[in-house]
Amino acid sequence: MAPQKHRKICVMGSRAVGKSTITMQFVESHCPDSYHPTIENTYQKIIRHQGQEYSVEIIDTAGQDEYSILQKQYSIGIHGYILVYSVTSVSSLEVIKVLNDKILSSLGAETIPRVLVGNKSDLDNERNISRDQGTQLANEWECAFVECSGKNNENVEEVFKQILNEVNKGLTGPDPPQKEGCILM
Ligand SMILES: Nc1nc2c(ncn2[C@@H]2O[C@H](COP(=O)(O)OP(=O)(O)OP(=O)(O)O)[C@@H](O)[C@H]2O)c(=O)[nH]1
Repeated sequence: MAPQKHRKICVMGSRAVGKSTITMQFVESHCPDSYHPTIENTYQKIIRHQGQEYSVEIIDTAGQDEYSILQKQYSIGIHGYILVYSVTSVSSLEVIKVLNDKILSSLGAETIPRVLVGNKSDLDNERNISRDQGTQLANEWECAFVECSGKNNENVEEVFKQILNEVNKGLTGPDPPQKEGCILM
């Protein structure tokens, strides 16, 4: 069997869009009992995807706004980003656009593995961002797009499958060996 691959994924977006809910649904198959703003939580899950075993490390970050500074630990050693907005909140999508720019500029890259996620798809009556708007933005960014409901556990697994696919697309050839030790900056 092919050796296990490690993937470090960062979940980002503005406050209360459902980052923790999506992450906990995926890792622990339940959602938080009540809303507690996150400072930072790291989760680990072993999954099989397309015949390969992955050890997925997921960093659930604190809610960001347009003015938040992108912390170094969210730009170094991250394989891919799950960028979450709420389909009910136009401002949460605006934050994602700013965040996307910050990530790309901090990495000095034109592209990086990302999945754009429109969460709270169950709140159809409160929807302010159409599926088409999300699809269009993801096409522009050349990244994957998923709408999901963390609360109802709809399409949550798809978010994580898509980020693994996006990371794999960006990695040609075998993964570099994983070394212990420090990184010189
Ligand atoms: N209706 C609905 N509510 C959701 C969904 N996902 C999360 N929520 C609710 O939205 C609120 C915020 O959810 P969290 O998962 O804590 O959001 P977060 O983005 O991690 O929040 P911060 O830690 O403040 O950044 C909670 O009350 C959740 O129950 C969803 O898919 N549908």
